[in-house]
Amino acid sequence: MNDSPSKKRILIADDEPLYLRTTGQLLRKAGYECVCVPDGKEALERLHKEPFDLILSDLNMPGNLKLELLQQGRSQWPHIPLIVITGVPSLPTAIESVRLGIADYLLKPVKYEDLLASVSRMLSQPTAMASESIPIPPDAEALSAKYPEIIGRSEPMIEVLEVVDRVAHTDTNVLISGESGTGKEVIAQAIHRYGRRAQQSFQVIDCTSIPESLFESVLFGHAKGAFTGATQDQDGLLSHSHRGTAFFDELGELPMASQARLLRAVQEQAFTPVGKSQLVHIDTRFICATNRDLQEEVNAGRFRQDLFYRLGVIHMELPPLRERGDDVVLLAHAFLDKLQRGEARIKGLSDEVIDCFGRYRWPGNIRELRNVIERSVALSQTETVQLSDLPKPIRDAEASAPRAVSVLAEISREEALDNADQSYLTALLEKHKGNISQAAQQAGLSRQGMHKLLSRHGLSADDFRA
Ligand SMILES: Nc1ncnc2c1ncn2[C@@H]1O[C@H](COP(=O)(O)OP(=O)(O)OP(=O)(O)O)[C@@H](O)[C@H]1O
Repeated sequence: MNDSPSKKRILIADDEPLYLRTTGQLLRKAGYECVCVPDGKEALERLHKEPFDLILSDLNMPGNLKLELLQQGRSQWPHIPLIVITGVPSLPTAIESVRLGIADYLLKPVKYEDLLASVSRMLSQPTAMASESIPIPPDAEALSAKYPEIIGRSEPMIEVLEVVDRVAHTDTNVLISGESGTGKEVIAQAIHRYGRRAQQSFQVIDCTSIPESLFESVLFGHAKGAFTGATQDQDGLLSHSHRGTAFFDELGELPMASQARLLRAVQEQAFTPVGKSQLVHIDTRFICATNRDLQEEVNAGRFRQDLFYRLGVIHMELPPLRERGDDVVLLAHAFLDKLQRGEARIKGLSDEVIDCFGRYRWPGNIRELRNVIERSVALSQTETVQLSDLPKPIRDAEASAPRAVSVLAEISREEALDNADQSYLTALLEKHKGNISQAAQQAGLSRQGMHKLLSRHGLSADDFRA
């Protein structure tokens, strides 16, 4: 080991003595000079006195319980990258860390290879200029203007935009959950497009479309002759995401065996193609979407907790359309404009339609609204969309639910759940134009199960076919 002046200096702050000692030893062995301190206060004192190239900080330790080290560290020494290591991940601290421009966010227990990889990545990046310090969050108007493709001014959507704005310029992995059609892919694309990987690829990987037996080959690629039918070397989808973003759609559908393989690739930023022995290294940001409650899947033993934490460093929940207030009207107008391509024969929505849209529960969310507007553009004879231009289930919602909440309170739980199920199935069949296989797939049912459910509700797929 040499103590030459060019050695990079790392300040490590952690209140777990064993962790502090072993991390220091490991990084010294790797050729870094380390200063180890047990709390945030001492870390700040050392920062005032000595130069450092990197800070490695625990979250929950004395002197940082209100993120003092993170905040002061970033504002006073913005040129020193800061890696956060925590045993207790939480959304508010993760978001605050990202907002402060934290370089990386690792979860304990950290594998030493991961730590070394992260440290060497941070130290090889060009030093940030002091002027690149903490970004000032724009206000709601400015946010809407900055992300014009994400339509929505409701409070929950402004909160979503704030998170997008904070995470876009980082490399943090993001998990987006929400019901089907709430715009998870739209949000993922925005995070990519406004980040520093924007010029590189946004690789969509639909977890439902990859058979389990082909997962490795599709994701990591394969060598010629690796298995029957492998007639030539083939790159996998992850290779295409190098320097860019990999977007895993429907992550919750991934079988356990595939989850283990994905975890390795995410942790190590490397994988081995099937039939080859050489590791392929990637520099990829992972954004994932799911319409399942992944925490529940973890509790039920169907989803790996370590993968959930790895991919969900920032976990965003998209609100369903029925909780976005007047956004439904904003979106409807935007779709009217878009779908008429400048012709603008139809100028708006009648008051009855606006009322009805406000009461309907939109089980298919924005995708369903878009379909409804598309249908209205085709059918409407007047300058404003009328109730008669809307599909039956939506009109029925208007007739039967003048005040949904009070009506609900009058009926039994079974009846309420039954009604909700019926609306859902109706919307599903409407969306898939009566195609039972597609509707069953989306609902997570077998064809047979879907048939049974439809006959119990007196619905027939034929009524929805064009
Ligand atoms: N905030 C928004 N502003 C404008 N259009 C939106 C918005 N959110 C979603 N959309 C549109 O709604 C449709 C569905 O969006 P998207 O595919 O992103 O939803 P999703 O949640 O990923 O759906 P799924 O769970 O079925 O994959 C798309 O046509 C998309 O362009």
